[in-house]
Amino acid sequence: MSTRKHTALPKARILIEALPWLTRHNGRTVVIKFGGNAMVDEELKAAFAQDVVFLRQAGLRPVVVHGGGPQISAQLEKAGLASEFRGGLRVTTPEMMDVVRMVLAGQVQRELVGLLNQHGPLAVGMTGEDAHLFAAVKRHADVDGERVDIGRVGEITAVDTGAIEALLDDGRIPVVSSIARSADEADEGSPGTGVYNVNADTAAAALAAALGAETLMVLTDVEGLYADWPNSDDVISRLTVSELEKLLPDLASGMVPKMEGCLHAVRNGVRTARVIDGRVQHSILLEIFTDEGIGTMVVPDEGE
Ligand SMILES: Nc1ncnc2c1ncn2[C@@H]1O[C@H](COP(=O)(O)OP(=O)(O)O)[C@@H](O)[C@H]1O
Ligand SMILES: CC(=O)N[C@@H](CCC(=O)OP(=O)(O)O)C(=O)O
Repeated sequence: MSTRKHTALPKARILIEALPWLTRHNGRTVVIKFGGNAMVDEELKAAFAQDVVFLRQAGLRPVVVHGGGPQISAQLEKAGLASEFRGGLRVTTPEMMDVVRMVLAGQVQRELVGLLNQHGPLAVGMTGEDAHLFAAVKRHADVDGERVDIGRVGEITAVDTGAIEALLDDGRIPVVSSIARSADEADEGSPGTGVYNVNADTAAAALAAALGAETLMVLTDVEGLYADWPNSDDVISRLTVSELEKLLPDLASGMVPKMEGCLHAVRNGVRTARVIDGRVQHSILLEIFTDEGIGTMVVPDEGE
């Protein structure tokens, strides 16, 4: 004989709460940026993979763009190369670019693809070099109003979504590393210099805009955008693009590419951009399928 406590009703309520969200999001594209800081915990990584597969099985079209900043820094250190960031971007020499590419495409992307594919033949990895996904030109850092040369760091100038759309139409989950092929004429025919290191938040935002995604979701290691960081932990739950534009000049470096990316995405047709806590297990499902959501949501201005 076995007995059971009456826990069925709360479970059913959770499923019922998800129903309108399942209907609303059906067939919609969601771009999810998974940051390197959220990837240090094995359980979190496994829960992340479950959530993404859940979205796919629930009828959404998830696309993963991943970072790997801490993993790149660790590998550079092993190679005796010190990491330096200017304006939140890694100063990337051609020698370092090889390491960046090896870590993102050869390690981090492979691991995520492996985790997702534990649930079936779903994930396909690619970098922005594949099928001309991302083209970029050299980007300079802005440090106190000064233009600083930071080496092989790129700014995306064109996105060709053809391969991603084909994978999504085939029911696959694209997993994209934030590397771009160079569109600079000076790089034509010079092997080894034809790629750029792109900040992963920026790459995810550019891809979400080009795909006309419904949602850009940026996972990070804080609850969302704090109103008065680091003095208080009040999270801004919702703000319009105009409100965000006013806040941007006062933001500290880690949040700048994320919030600039959210702004770019929503200004370019993405319906909502959200920054959520990647340290919370199943944060993606909580954000998408529950009424309250978690984290910070950026929405278009009223009437748009
Ligand atoms: N207003 C803010 N709200 C939240 N976090 C902030 C804010 N300003 C700066 N930060 C910092 O930004 C960090 C997130 O950026 P980053 O470390 O680059 O994350 P990731 O590795 O996920 O891309 C937070 O851990 C926090 O230290
Ligand atoms: C130009 C630049 O800074 N590129 C980043 C790319 C990886 C990244 O953005 O990773 P996270 O999302 O984990 O920070 C870097 O080299 O660290």
